[in-house]
Amino acid sequence: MKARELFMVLLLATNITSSVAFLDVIVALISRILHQEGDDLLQFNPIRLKDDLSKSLYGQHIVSEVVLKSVTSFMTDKNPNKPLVLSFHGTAGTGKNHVSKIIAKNLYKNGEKSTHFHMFISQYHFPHKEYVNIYSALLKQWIRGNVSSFPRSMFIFDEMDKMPPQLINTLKPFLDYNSQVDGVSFNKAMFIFLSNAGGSLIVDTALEFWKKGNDRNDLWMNSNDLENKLALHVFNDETSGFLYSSILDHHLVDHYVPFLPLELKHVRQCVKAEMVHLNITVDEDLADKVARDMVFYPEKEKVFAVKGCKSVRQKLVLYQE
Ligand SMILES: Nc1ncnc2c1ncn2[C@@H]1O[C@H](COP(=O)(O)OP(=O)(O)OP(=O)(O)O)[C@@H](O)[C@H]1O
Repeated sequence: MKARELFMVLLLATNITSSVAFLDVIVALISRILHQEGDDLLQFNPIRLKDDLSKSLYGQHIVSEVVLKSVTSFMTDKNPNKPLVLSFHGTAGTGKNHVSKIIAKNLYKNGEKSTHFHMFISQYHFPHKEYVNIYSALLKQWIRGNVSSFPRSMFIFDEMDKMPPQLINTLKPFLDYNSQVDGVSFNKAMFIFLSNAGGSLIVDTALEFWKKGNDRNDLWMNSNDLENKLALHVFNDETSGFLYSSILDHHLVDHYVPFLPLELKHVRQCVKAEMVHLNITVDEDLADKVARDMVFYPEKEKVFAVKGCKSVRQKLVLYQE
């Protein structure tokens, strides 16, 4: 059984009891079951991560650079002084989940299927606002239990902007410098937040760059103060759970990573990757046709794919004989 299924069992248990002590026992039991499956941590190899990023991530030179440097420095440090905390931002289908899985593949033998890879999707795992206290208690126990059994655990929070601020604040003690919660150190754990928050700011910056005729590859974290603006934008967004959380005030996020909107040539690369995946002979003309069939914006310039590389496989199968 996978970690996320066991977490769902735990959520169900909250319907039966609201006793945190009892839930603690269940978490401890579940952690034991999970960790019986063994340690599948790989010997970290930065060359392999670099290779994976350059071969299977398209149009995201900023992401490649930041992820490679930050993950390498973190994984090769025997005594990190804080957990690695990355916040991925960008519009749909630009590769946020994809990159999390590439990192997992480089950390664990079983990649995203490893029992040490924990993925939470806000609206799926924490759907009811009225249960936020219980979710908070569970999440705390879950993170503490798993990191105490396996320090190099990885936690991904998808739709982070839709997470209630109280739940985001639950994470705070785990993200800090030399944090210890009930005697457990979190310095070797990795936390990655995924969200569409700040997506419009990234698109506006990329579009402005494009309109000036600049090369996309010259756009960096510090171009137009992109990373700082992104952090401010994300935490001032009225619709985002980040707004009322105290993670920003405490500077606990190591990097705000902008995922640029994808252009036609990147979508074409995604179609070709899907052809390989589906065991279809790679056909440049067909890849071009499928990519052009996606919707692009803005209305006039049609530079960026609305859904990025999402649904590319579904489009491709429509063209098959
Ligand atoms: N930059 C990219 N390079 C290569 N493949 C990509 C890229 N972006 C997306 N893809 C492909 O598209 C699929 C969907 O992308 P992914 O789930 O990573 O998007 P996302 O940014 O997490 O979107 P959302 O915000 O909607 O969750 C991936 O599984 C991957 O196959």
